[in-house]
Amino acid sequence: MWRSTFARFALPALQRRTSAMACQALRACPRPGQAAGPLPSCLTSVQLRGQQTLGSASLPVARQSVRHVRALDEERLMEVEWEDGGHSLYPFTWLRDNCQCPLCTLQSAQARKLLMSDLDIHTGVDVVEVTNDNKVSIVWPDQHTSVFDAEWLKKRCFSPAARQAMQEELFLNERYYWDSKLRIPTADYQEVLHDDKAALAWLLALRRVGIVYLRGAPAEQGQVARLAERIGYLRLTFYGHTWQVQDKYMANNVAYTSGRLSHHTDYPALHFAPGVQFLHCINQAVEGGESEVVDGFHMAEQLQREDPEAFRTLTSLHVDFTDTGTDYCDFMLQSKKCIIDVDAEGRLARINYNNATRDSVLDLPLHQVQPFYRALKAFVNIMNRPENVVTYRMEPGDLVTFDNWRLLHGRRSYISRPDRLRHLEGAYLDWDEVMSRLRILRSCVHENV
Ligand SMILES: C[N+](C)(C)CCCC(=O)O
Ligand SMILES: O=C(O)CCC(=O)C(=O)O
Ligand SMILES: [Fe+2]
Ligand SMILES: [Zn+2]
Repeated sequence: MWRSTFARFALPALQRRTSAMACQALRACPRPGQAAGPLPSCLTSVQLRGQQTLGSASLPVARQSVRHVRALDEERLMEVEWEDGGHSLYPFTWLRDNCQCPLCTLQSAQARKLLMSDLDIHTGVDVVEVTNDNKVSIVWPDQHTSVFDAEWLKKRCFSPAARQAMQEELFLNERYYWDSKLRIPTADYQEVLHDDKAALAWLLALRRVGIVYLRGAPAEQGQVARLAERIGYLRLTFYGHTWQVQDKYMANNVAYTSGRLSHHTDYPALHFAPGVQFLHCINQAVEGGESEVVDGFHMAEQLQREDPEAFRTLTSLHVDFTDTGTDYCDFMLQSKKCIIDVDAEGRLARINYNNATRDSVLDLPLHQVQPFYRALKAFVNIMNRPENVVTYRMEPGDLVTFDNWRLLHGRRSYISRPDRLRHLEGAYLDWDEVMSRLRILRSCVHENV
């Protein structure tokens, strides 16, 4: 539905209608102070309906007025003094580079027209002043003039605190870690499809908690695709646009059997594994088939604390993954991944682990083989502790959405009957598209403050 031309154009208006309410709801829960903390009580019972209280939708900054500006010519910095007494510094080069005038910016695309070859990275300034409408105006030595909005400048302040706040607003990297006591955030499928407030709360919880359960979907194929269109588009893989999890003859994947699946992330055989996974239950088995999830980042943090050597091993050794077969088309994949990926700042970024597709090719020197197995075993043992595992049983019409870069999921073996064959439909998305929709939904909330 969101793909139709009409719906695309209608979207902003539609979002505006619900946004004031959403904003109120988002205010109800204080912003958490740390990445890895216990779930605040307002999050454990995320009923995205009614008086949902999800935290931190990055509230608009208080309006800021400029008291004074001056050029520090020696340092080639412009100093802004704010009404509240605070100060911000902006390099001349950065200011010239980011001139917002129509010559320097293609306003219809909000993109820079100014070429690097035309940027003088040693520029001085002629005049800096505060305008009557509280903007900052700069006249450059060639008499080109730039005018900067106060709030625009404030958000781009280079102080560590301002930079951190801006990055959190853009990427929402704060996470709530959880264990078996998690009550999985739950929302209504139809509300998420039709109500922007519900959609925003869904995506915020998906980002922070890593898993959101949706109830009330029709128990028929096509729902994961519909939900993906709510965001933008889904991620095609060799298993198809969407894929059917069923016990299949000559299965091309262990997921397509009735066997037990140990905790895994999907598709480590792809170097860029899908960020988000949807699974929709169309039919459940007569016996077994329960789902299990663990918070992979929380597990990795526990491993780092309890067994730093194993953590070092899993964050440094590259393991081969492989996947060969035919589905959407024929495939012969190979990848090399650390089972635990950390980013440049040492923060947990991704878990890559599916024991079924871990290759028999193990590109390690002999003496590292046994330490590798020891480290992996330590990680798996932590994941299997009952206090870390959340178990649930999907019923027809239930749809689970989760962070495939963070959670590991599993399934208990099951027994189907010919008249009641277990059937889930799945789809993948990537975080870029999900975060894009999240930011749009949130910005519409702000427009209506
Ligand atoms: C087959 N499918 C798409 C359900 C799961 C693939 C996950 C994997 O093999 O890593
Ligand atoms: O059958 C299930 O419950 C989960 C299947 C699964 O993990 C998968 O398809 O990747
Ligand atoms: Fe899976
Ligand atoms: Zn300009």
